[in-house]
Amino acid sequence: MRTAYSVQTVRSAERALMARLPEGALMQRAAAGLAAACAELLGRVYGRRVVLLVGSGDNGGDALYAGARLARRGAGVTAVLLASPEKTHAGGLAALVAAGGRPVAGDRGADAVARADLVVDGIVGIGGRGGLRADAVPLADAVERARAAVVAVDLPSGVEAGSGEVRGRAVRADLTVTFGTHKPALLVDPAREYAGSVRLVDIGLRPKLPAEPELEALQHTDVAALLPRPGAASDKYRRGVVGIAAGSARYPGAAVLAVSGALRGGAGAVRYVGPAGDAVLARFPETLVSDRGPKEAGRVQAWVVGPGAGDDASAVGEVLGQDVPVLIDADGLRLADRAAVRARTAPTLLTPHAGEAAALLGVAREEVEAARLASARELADRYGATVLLKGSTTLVADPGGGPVRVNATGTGWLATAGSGDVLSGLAGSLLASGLTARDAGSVAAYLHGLAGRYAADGAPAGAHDVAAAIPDAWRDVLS
Ligand SMILES: NC(=O)C1=CN([C@@H]2O[C@H](COP(=O)(O)OP(=O)(O)OC[C@H]3O[C@@H](n4cnc5c(N)ncnc54)[C@H](O)[C@@H]3O)[C@@H](O)[C@H]2O)[C@@H](O)CC1
Ligand SMILES: Nc1ncnc2c1ncn2[C@@H]1O[C@H](COP(=O)(O)OP(=O)(O)O)[C@@H](O)[C@H]1O
Ligand SMILES: [K+]
Repeated sequence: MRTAYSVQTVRSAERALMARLPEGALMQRAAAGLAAACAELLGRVYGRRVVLLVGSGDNGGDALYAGARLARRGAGVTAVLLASPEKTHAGGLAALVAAGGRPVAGDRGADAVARADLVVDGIVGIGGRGGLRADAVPLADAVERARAAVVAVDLPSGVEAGSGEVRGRAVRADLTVTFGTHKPALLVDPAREYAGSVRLVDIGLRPKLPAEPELEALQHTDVAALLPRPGAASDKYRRGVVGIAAGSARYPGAAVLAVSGALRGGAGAVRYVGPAGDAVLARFPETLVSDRGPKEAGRVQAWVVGPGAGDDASAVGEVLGQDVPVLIDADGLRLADRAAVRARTAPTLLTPHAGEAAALLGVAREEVEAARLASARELADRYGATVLLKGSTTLVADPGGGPVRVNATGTGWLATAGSGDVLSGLAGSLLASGLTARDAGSVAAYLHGLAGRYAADGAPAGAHDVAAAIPDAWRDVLS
């Protein structure tokens, strides 16, 4: 499991650790890891031009000490100081100068950046608020114009560490070297995109961090442990039956795609109710098709309702009244009565994309995209339901707090019509096989993302290709 902690938690863990260590020891660990990553990126250090962008805090201190290490190995190091030398990290500045590095004032920074092989962004780390300040913006512009590789110290400067929001200008890095633990901004878009690839440097913080993180990102082994596996005593009913109430005369394809995901999600049987039974059977003869409403269709262990449902609210109402886990997607989100969702005692999983989440929250889509973490949490609390917010980084939030799951296995190729229907069927199938809403949502997002990669393999793929690739993703996780 990859985890990320809030700024407040990082700060108190650092205080606890620092109390047991000699002055400056943590910063030396950070700087050593940072310098090693820079050296690796440069290939050869001797004779290379390194430019440090140095803010007045400890983030700048890290950059200066790392710069000193690179200067000792023969790099030409220039430190662009955003503050006066008196307000710059004193120990770091002294170390840099002693190693032969050259400090220059901020207004000379752009020229230095233009000639650099490597830029180290130490403007601001977890101490930042809002986008970059006006005096740092020309440097971010120069970095964008330059051909140099860009390494961010702890975080790309200008992103909101705790939320992943980017409220103004921020530095775009090729690599971010972060210390002690990931910060939420390194896992959640839009900030994640600014970070480039991320390397975590161990500074000994882990034992001081609490058990419960802010964010969790499942890895292969975590998903493998959660995947349902049939045993000798299994039969199709014990494996779970998932009910799909989806599709309409206008959108029969949504039903077919939701079923296609559900058939690959671990349930022992898929029951379909709705007006697209013929289309479903033509494609998937193994489906149990019922011509009755969800109430009379027979027992299921979980329902998926909403994909391609159009304006028919009756199935949504019927499903919400049943005491089994329910996944609500697409049109179902608009049709579901909030009070009815809140009143449920069995788990409910809502799977909106940003536009649907925005409509439910009464804000603009752009606001949800800008504040994904806060939006998922807010929606979970308003509905008293688990929320899976789709997008480039998919988030899964339980109501009442606790760690939010973040999934990054996806690919932009998944942004294709109907791929959300496949996801809802897959997640519903995992719900029916007994996973919690949070596990079903995050495991489904993980497999769906991998399946998207297998299906696309560098070229466009349709939603049905994604569904067909789910078994490859499953095998990959178990291998
Ligand atoms: N506390 C610790 O034990 C450790 C901290 N480390 C480093 O220390 C950093 C935190 O240091 P600080 O608490 O000094 O804070 P930062 O250095 O992250 O930020 C504070 C400085 O940034 C400026 N600033 C704030 N918002 C800004 C904005 N929007 N645009 C431009 N400048 C802005 C402030 O004027 C202040 O000088 C971490 O991110 C990490 O890099 C590491 O050395 C590891 C150990
Ligand atoms: N840029 C992206 N990177 C990764 N995954 C994405 C991206 N854009 C969309 N997706 C994923 O693609 C799927 C699209 O679902 P959705 O928006 O509901 O489409 P539809 O309604 O057509 O089925 C979701 O799983 C979402 O997380
Ligand atoms: K930084």
